This record gives sequence, structure tokens and C-alpha cells, in this order.
Amino acid sequence: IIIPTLSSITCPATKLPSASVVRRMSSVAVRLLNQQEAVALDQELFTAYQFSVDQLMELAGLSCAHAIAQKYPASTHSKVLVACGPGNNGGDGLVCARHLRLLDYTPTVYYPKRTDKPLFDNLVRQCQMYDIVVSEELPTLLEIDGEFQLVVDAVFGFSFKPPVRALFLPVIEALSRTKVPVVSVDIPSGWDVEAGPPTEGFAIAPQMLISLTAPKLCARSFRGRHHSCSTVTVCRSPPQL
Ligand SMILES: NC(=O)C1=CN([C@@H]2O[C@H](COP(=O)(O)OP(=O)(O)OC[C@H]3O[C@@H](n4cnc5c(N)ncnc54)[C@H](OP(=O)(O)O)[C@@H]3O)[C@@H](O)[C@H]2O)[C@H](O)CC1
Ligand SMILES: [K+]
Repeated sequence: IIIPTLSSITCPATKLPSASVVRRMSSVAVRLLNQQEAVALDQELFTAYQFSVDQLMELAGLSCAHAIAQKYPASTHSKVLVACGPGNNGGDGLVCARHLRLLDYTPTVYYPKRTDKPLFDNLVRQCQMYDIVVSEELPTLLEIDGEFQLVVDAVFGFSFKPPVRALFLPVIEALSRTKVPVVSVDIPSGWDVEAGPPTEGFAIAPQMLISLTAPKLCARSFRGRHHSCSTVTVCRSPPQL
């Protein structure tokens, strides 16, 4: 069993041969997951391991906040825009915003499509109790570039199916055009989970990717500076070759 820890493994953001499905996490070769495997691993954590979604989401959001703090300190990147989508990736973003607040950041949450479930209502409430503004209004590109020092992309995770629907096009465009560094949670939003960035329209190019539990196949196309592979969500071991 991997011991849950606040630290995460930093994967070298080196280019891999495009045919490779292997990524090195420290000294461990990790197989990159396709979409079906990512969903199946998630299900195994819920069923065989009996973790609740609340537990896993709290760990995911907590590990994201700490991975961000390692690379983008609050002293230089305090103003953070956290863009949250309608699924559990968005939930990770809400948790991450709360923990960033506890780490002395000043996050603002953009959350255009709320999920009508107690878990998400509570996460929003908790953000508000920590004086985090949760808004359905997307700041303009000028505002993002002028008022924020970091953007957390928690719009879509491993259940995303392209193409991006209308409501989320503006945020994907803004996150792909901003000059502010973008940190993507699990999957760069709008990317195909397996094939990587879209060939048409706007494509987010994150500076940091935080892969949860195990990197997905699209991580092959990641060209940013920091790839953090969070092992905080507990499984017996990362899927190995
Ligand atoms: N195991 C772990 O490490 C954990 C990971 N977690 C995080 O959960 C996400 C996966 O969450 P999931 O809810 O399954 O899916 P997404 O967040 O990717 O989003 C699903 C929602 O997005 C909508 N959707 C899908 N495609 C589109 C599109 N093209 N345009 C607009 N909207 C889209 C979808 O809508 P539907 O109408 O299709 O249902 C959903 O609303 C994983 O990546 C991790 O970040 C968990 O926190 C648990 C632990
Ligand atoms: K994301």
C-alpha cells in the first residue's frame, strides 16, 4: 500500500517517444492509463477499497494545493483563479481552492455549472466560509492577465468527451490564451484523455500538470515545466508495467 503523504512525486517533464506509454515516476515505470482504465481504477477505489468520493476528492484537492505550493509559492503567486467544471474534477478544484486559502493564497473560484448534490453544495459553502468568492462570471482575459498570478484548471477530468460544449468554450479559450501560468488538475481541460490536445480550436498548454493516482495517456503530449504525479489517492501501487 502506498502511504498517503502530502508530498507528491515529481515526474521529469521530458519528451517521451510518442509511441511510449511509459512514464517514469522517480525510479518506478508507470503505465499511462487510457480513459477506460482511469474510470475502472476510480471505480475500484470506490468499490473494492470502499473509499467515499468525499475522501478521495479531499485528498485530491489537498495534494493539488500542496503540489502547487511547491512550485508557485504564495509569496509570488497569491492571486489564483480556480476554474471549476461540473464533475468531480471541478470538485477537486473547489477543495484545492480551500486548501490554497489555508496556505495563504487568495483564490477566486469560477464555477459556471453547479452540481446539484450535497457534496458540491457543501464544498461551495466551505469555500465561502473561508472568504473565497465563488462566481458564475468568467473574468475577461484582461482581468485574468492583470489580476491573477496563477490559474488552476479544474474544468474537465478523465470523463471529458470532446468537443467542448458551448458553456465551457469561453473558459477554455481564456485558459489557452492567458499569459498567466496554468496548472491543470489530472487532464488539461479540453484535451482528449487519450489523444491529447485538440487539433482544432483552442488548446490549453499548462505549465504544470498534476496527474491524480496515475498519469493518463494524454500526458505524453504534455510539454510544460512541472509534472506532478500525486500518489495521495491511495491504491496498492501505481499501475506498473
Ligand atoms: N481516482 C482519483 O484519483 C480521483 C479523481 N477524481 C477526479 O475526478 C475526475 C473525474 O471526474 P468525473 O466526474 O468522472 O468527470 P469530469 O470531472 O471529467 O467531468 C464530467 C462532467 O463533464 C461534463 N462533460 C463531459 N464532456 C463534456 C463536454 N465535451 N463539454 C461539456 N461538458 C462535458 C459531463 O457532462 P455530461 O452531461 O456528459 O454528464 C460531466 O458533468 C478525475 O479526473 C479527477 O480529477 C475524484 O476527485 C476522485 C478521486
Ligand atoms: K482539468
